[in-house]
Formats: sequence, C-alpha cells, structure tokens
Amino acid sequence: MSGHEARPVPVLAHDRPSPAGRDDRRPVGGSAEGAGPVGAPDRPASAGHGGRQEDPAFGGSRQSVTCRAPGKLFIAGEYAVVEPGNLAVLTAVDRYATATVTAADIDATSHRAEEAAPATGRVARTPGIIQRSDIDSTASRHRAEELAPATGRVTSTPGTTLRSDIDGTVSWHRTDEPAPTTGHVIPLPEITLRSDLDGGVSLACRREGDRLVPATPDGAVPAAFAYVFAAVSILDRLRTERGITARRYVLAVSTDLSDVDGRKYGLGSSAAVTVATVAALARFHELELSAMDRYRLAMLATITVAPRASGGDVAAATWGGWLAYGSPDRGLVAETVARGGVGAALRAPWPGLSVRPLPTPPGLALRVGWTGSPASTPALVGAATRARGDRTVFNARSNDCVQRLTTAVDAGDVPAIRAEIDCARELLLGLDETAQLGIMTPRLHALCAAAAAVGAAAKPSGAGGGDCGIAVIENTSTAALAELTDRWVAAGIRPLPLRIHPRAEEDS
Ligand SMILES: Nc1ncnc2c1ncn2[C@@H]1O[C@H](COP(=O)(O)OP(=O)(O)O)[C@@H](O)[C@H]1O
Ligand SMILES: C[C@@](O)(CCOP(=O)(O)OP(=O)(O)O)CC(=O)O
Repeated sequence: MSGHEARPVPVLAHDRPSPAGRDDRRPVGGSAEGAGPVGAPDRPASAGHGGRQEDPAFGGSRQSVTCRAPGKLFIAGEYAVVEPGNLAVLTAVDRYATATVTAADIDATSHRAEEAAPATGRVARTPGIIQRSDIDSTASRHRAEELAPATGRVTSTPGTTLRSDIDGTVSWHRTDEPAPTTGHVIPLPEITLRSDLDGGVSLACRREGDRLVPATPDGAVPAAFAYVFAAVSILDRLRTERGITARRYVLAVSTDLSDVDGRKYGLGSSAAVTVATVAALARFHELELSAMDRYRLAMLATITVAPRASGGDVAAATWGGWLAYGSPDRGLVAETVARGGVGAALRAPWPGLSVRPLPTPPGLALRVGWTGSPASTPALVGAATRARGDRTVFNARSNDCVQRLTTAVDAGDVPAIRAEIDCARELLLGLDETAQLGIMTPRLHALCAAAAAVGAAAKPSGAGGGDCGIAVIENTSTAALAELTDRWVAAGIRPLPLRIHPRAEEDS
C-alpha cells in the first residue's frame, strides 16, 4: 500500500508502563486557567480511571463507579490515518468526558412515588416526589433484625440483609421468600442512560435476548446516545460472554468538551464519552481490562456508529499524552467480532494498529484556537472518500511527514516540529483543493495566517471545516505568543486554555 509499510511504528505492549519521569504535566499551552487534573482527587490523573465506591457488604462489588477520559487534538496525519495502517500524531487535552455508573438497585431516588405511600415496614415515601428507604439510608442494606414486615415488595432474611426485589431482579435480591405485590415500588428500567447533552436527556434500555434495545417508540437510538449506547452494548456482550451476571444500573455521562451553548469544540467528545463509558462499566462489572482492551472495546463501539473513524481520538482518550497512532483495519475487526464475539476481538491481531507513546516536547508551546463553528467529521470524511483521485501520494506524503514529526517530537526538536506542522498544513490544503472538501474555512485560514505572522506554524486540527486549529512555536517566544492571542481574538478565533492530559503509568 502506501509509504507507512516501510516504517512500522512499534506497538505499545498491552501492559507496558510508560516511561517514568517524563514531564507530561508541563503546560504546553502556557495559559493555565482551568488546567490541571480533574476528578479523582486522590490519585494521579489518568485516562479512563476515576473514583469508585465499594461496599464490603456486597462482597466488594461496585455500587458506584466514576471514570473520565480526556479530549484530544490531532497534531498531524488527518485523513491519511483513515486508511488502515496510516499514521497520525495526537495529544490528549485536559477537557473530559465523565461517566458514572450506579447500581440501580440502590438508586432509591429513581423510584417514582406517584402512588400513595402507606408507612409499611421501614420503607418511607413521599407521594409525588421520591421514595427513599429510611433504614440505614440505603435500600439495599437493611439489617434484618430491625426488620420490618414484608410489606410492599420487600423481603428479608434474618441475620443477613433485607433487600428489595424490585421487578424480580435476581442479582442482589433474595428470591427465597415470596414477595407480596402491593405495587408501591415502580421498577427502574434495566439500564438507564443519562447525558448532559441538550440540557439533560435520558434513555431507558432493556435486554432482549442477548442484545440491548432502547425504549423508544421506533426502537431507534437517539443521536445523543449513539456512542454511549454502542459502548454499553459492547460491554454487555463481553459481560455475557464472560458469564457475569447482569446488573441493573444508571449510567450518567457528561463532558466539558462543548462551550456553554452546547457547541462542540472538536476535541473528540464522541471518543471521550465512549472511552469513559467503557472504563466505568469495566470497573462496575470488574472485568479486569488493560488499556489496550479498553481501547479495543471503545473502538468496536465507535465503528458501529462511525465505520470510517480512524480511532485516533479513541487512542488519545485511552492512553493520554502524545501518541503516534496507526489505524487498524476496521473491516477486519468487525468481521472478527461477527465471527467470534467481543472476547475474540480482544485476543485477535488487529492489522494496521500501532500505538506508540511520545514524549511531550518540553520546549514547545502548543496553542489551540476555536473557530466557533462545529464541523461534521463523518460528512467530511465521507466526502473525502467519495472524492475522485488517487489518494496514494497524499497518504505516502502524510506518513512521511508524520514519521519526521515523531522523530522531531522524540528529539524535542521544536524547529523541526514547526516544519512538519507547516508540511501537514500544506498537505491538507492540497487535499482540500483536489477534493473540494471545505477543510480550510475562512476562520481556519485566518487562524493559520495569524500564526504565520508571528513566526508560528499552524494547521487545522482534525477534519477541518470548523472546530479547532493549532499553532506551535518555541515556548520562549513569549512576545510572539501574546501577539498570536491578540491576532486570533481580532480574527474571531477563541484561544482555548488547554493543557496536555498526561499519560498515567497504570494506563499504559
Ligand atoms: N455529553 C455527552 N453525552 C452523551 N454522548 C455524547 C456527549 N457528548 C458527545 N456525545 C456523543 O458524541 C456525538 C458527537 O460526536 P462528534 O460530532 O464526532 O463530535 P466530536 O468531534 O466532539 O467527537 C454526539 O452526537 C453524541 O452521540
Ligand atoms: C479526518 C480524520 O482523520 C480526523 C478527524 O478528526 P476530528 O478531530 O475532526 O474528529 P472528531 O473528533 O470526530 O470531530 C478522521 C479520522 O481520523 O477518523
């Protein structure tokens, strides 16, 4: 195929720790506002991991798990990397998607209580609002000795615990006693998805045989849940394959990857929500997955929604830091899943896939400007695929550029990095001209022109057509950096104060 074959990038070993001592926390944007690790305050920032609460009364099974995953910037290699085996360089940034899974069995606040509530047993309720247990504040941890008659749908086992058997759920409910049906508890759906998109939306899902189906009138998954639902479905298949009991849960996803009006920045929100969802559900089900497993699961989910996606954003959201990435053959991967299941796809080779951590170049200032207009990556990639013309030369030149860039990044050679960013921009301009894609919008032109005027190298980051652009220059060029900010603001480009999200050793 193209030039990438001559110079394969070594694949990151699944469990290999990343090089220690690297200064991955160094701000490269220079504007530190809002930067720094978010979430999980008691542990280092990490892609895919977060806080959790365990309850020893349930043998350590997780009742609530929170994981987050960072957004990304494409540094070089866009469009070429869509072709399997071709290369890109990306970096993870400190904007995040956060996913929290809560066992629904104890999510008492989710029970509707429009029915009147007799004070039966020790279950108290407030008509019209919510229903809560007043025993130990947790419906799933009632001491049997304090017990309560078996009213409503509550059963008890002396000496152990008392649990609600809402809707006959078996994983944690005692089923050895009959449950009188007084009907005061309205069961939760098996899985409830919540998102902060569009001011807050939710989607109930149920299991039908071995698949998950959304409870929508037409059975379609709303666009807001496309990636989360795909990730939940893949994890549910893996759970089934591993013989792990299904649990009822609520999954809540939110991000800071859009502005206050909900317009995305183009920092990879879809990948971040997918990776965060995979990480949270893996912990919830105690699946013991490596970072490579989580990347693969997130990728399997992603290609059910966007089959052409290279997955560079998925890799950045999984590993963090700077990465050289070669995309896998998604067609082959989809066949592997169809033939052997999700577990088989975790074990099989993924031809074309390569993930290599790169150091954060210490002397580099990386600036990010937002054009203010969201772009549709699938539309642009679709147009690029349909556009006539042989892409072999473009792909080969892009791979050469990315190879030289990775060498420069490894060496911390900022002038060489600048030269390759210029090269990557010229390649994108050429592609845009030939295929008439609309990669370079007037704002992206202005973003690059402002950078050139102060001696920085700049390019669109990602598919173009809006979203973000990046500029790079020596971090000692403080006057140029200040002027760049002014020029961007004057041109209607919003500087985004981002830092690199570092790679955590545990995630390597
Ligand atoms: N907060 C969120 N909750 C749930 N899903 C989200 C959220 N943010 C983004 N997504 C998913 O990602 C999709 C947007 O993907 P895309 O247009 O590719 O944006 P990006 O360039 O940021 O990845 C949304 O339609 C939705 O399916
Ligand atoms: C064209 C591409 O190579 C880069 C697109 O990068 P974006 O940053 O535009 O992606 P989204 O986060 O999904 O908007 C397509 C790809 O690699 O899948």
